Amino acid sequence: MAIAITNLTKQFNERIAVDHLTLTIDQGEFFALLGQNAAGKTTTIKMLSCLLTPSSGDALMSGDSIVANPTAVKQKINISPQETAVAPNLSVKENLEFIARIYGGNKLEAKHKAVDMMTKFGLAERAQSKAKTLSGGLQRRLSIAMALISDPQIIFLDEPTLGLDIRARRDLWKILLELKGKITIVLTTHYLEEVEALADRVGIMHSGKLHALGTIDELKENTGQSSLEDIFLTLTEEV
Ligand SMILES: Nc1ncnc2c1ncn2[C@@H]1O[C@H](COP(=O)(O)OP(=O)(O)OP(=O)(O)O)[C@@H](O)[C@H]1O
Repeated sequence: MAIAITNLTKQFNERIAVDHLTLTIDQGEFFALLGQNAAGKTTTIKMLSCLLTPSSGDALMSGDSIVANPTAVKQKINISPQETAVAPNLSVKENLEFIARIYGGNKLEAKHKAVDMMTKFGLAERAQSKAKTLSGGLQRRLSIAMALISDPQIIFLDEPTLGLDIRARRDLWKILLELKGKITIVLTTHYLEEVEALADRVGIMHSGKLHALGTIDELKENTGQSSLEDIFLTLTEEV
């Protein structure tokens, strides 16, 4: 089991953003977390990646607790956050080498890792370009390459294709499909076709709670709906 979440809760003053979330995600699974705006997806990801402390509850990431042992957790995971994490004035190569060095690589190792990532992510031609001069799609690719350069066991992708055009989105899907099965991936997105194309399993959050969980086929069967969009609308209807 890669992720075991138990009663994870985050309260901001009066507002409960994540409400006793319990969920397990398998090793190598591609898991999509869906939900309307303010459902609690980003807050969940921030707690799981130790950027936010839970109000209560816990999660084990490959066996280590985000509450008791965040230092160990941080070595196993990485995140490509919603707000892009690239340093705009560093080149593509420098951004990658910088992160590789932070994770303990020496200069030569960092160089090799950066070259490897640039090749895998189709960024080699832009190695010397400042990150701010890249298109949105390439910046997002760089952000994901930076998250992967530490060889995490688990990666969180918060709306990785937000604002990308159709081609850039499809290009990114190809990269994500190549990662499938090799690493545990937790993705949040508002694009349901992205979920159909990529995810093994889907969790639908609403008001901080998990309203549904399963494969797309299971959700179709359980709700009697034939499209993921109809499933989503049914499960997030205000009661
Ligand atoms: N730092 C904060 N302080 C106060 N409230 C917060 C904070 N961060 C999030 N919230 C609130 O928690 C709730 C859940 O927010 P969250 O960003 O997790 O939702 P989301 O599902 O990721 O939404 P979106 O799809 O819009 O990104 C929202 O009501 C939000 O306003």
